[in-house]
Amino acid sequence: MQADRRIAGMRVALELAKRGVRGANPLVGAVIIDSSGSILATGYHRGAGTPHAEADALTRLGPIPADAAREATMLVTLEPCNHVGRTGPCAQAIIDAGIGKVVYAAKDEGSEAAGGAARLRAAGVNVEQGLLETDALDLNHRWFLARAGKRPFTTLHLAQTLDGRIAAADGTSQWITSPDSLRHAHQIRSRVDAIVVGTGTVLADDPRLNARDEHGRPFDRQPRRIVMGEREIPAGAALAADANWEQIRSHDPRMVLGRLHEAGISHVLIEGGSSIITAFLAEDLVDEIYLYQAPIFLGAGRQSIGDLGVGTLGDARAFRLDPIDGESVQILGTDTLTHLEPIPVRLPGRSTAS
Ligand SMILES: NC(=O)C1=CN([C@@H]2O[C@H](COP(=O)(O)OP(=O)(O)OC[C@H]3O[C@@H](n4cnc5c(N)ncnc54)[C@H](OP(=O)(O)O)[C@@H]3O)[C@@H](O)[C@H]2O)C=CC1
Ligand SMILES: Nc1c(N[C@@H]2O[C@H](COP(=O)(O)O)[C@@H](O)[C@H]2O)[nH]c(=O)[nH]c1=O
Repeated sequence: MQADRRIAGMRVALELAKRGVRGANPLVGAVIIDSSGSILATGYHRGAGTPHAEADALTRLGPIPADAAREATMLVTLEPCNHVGRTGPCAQAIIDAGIGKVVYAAKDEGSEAAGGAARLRAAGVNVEQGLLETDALDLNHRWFLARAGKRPFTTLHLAQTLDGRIAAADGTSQWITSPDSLRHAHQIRSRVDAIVVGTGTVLADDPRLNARDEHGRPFDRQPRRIVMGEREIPAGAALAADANWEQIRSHDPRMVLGRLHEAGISHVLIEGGSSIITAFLAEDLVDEIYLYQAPIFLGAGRQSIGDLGVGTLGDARAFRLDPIDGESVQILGTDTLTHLEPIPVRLPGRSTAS
């Protein structure tokens, strides 16, 4: 088969991967082609707890004759997994389907899911790695970085005015953003494993920090509520309504993320306030941002971001539009939502992801 047919197939897999959402799991796409390079089936991973891309593509392929399966190639953007998590091992599913060849773009090193390629080879499947690897690393560059750092993937929520303020001079901040923005913010809350806020926000707002629908009803899946800081939280605080919360008496974002990782938390939402957001940004511990911008000025009040130690323009914390999870820029009621991710950096021990 011509190499350009495989490259074209892998490009389709990369595009499919972008239909998913990142967080606990990376974005992954898969395409099954026949010996002439025609696409037989496609799949992608839709987010934590849903089938992996390979399993999705195999389901769509359905049963095919054994010789056709042997002639087929699975093109997948990440090494097929080798473990039973919330779904079964993809390497075994590919073996069971009788697929003759697997080409994957990026290795899945250093995770409990690694070893899929070895398992496939041991079962006689022809395996190749590296096709469009740079694109595949770029797609999940922050997810790989988070995993290498043994910490959860982090999403920053920032709901601010046009002049970058998250509360007025008198401390009022509910609500800066529109009901549509709040609805979106609650969807994100329902996606994550934990929400982190500082003691300042708890003492100022007494937030509930649960994930609710537009009628105020809690979703089935609720994040754990984490408060960072030393000050005592009042016994009657709204977020302490049930046991699914914890105070971590630390000012060190890396230590807090390490603790959460050890507790099995894979995706964290940083909600605020200003001091907490600044601390995570200063340490390059923000993997994506949902920036909700309301069309109002306050002229005074709490700035969303404090001192990041940036003295000159060249040292600015640089982000780019994130094409994942819908349009990078959306209108939500009267607000603008911008989805951003950090500019990629070279990953230690890997090919460049930029
Ligand atoms: N518009 C929006 O989306 C949001 C707005 N807000 C608003 O933000 C305001 C609160 O912001 P802010 O006062 O900064 O409060 P924060 O919620 O950021 O909490 C700050 C406190 O957290 C503790 N802390 C833990 N780690 C650190 C660290 N690395 N650096 C500094 N402090 C740390 C300290 O408390 P300790 O002394 O206890 O250790 C500190 O006083 C409120 O007005 C609230 O309404 C808040 C969230 C979202
Ligand atoms: N003010 C503000 C936000 N503030 C965040 O919402 C928290 C209140 O959560 P809850 O009590 O669960 O409704 C508050 O403490 C802060 O973390 N969020 C936004 O999307 N838009 C806004 O304008």
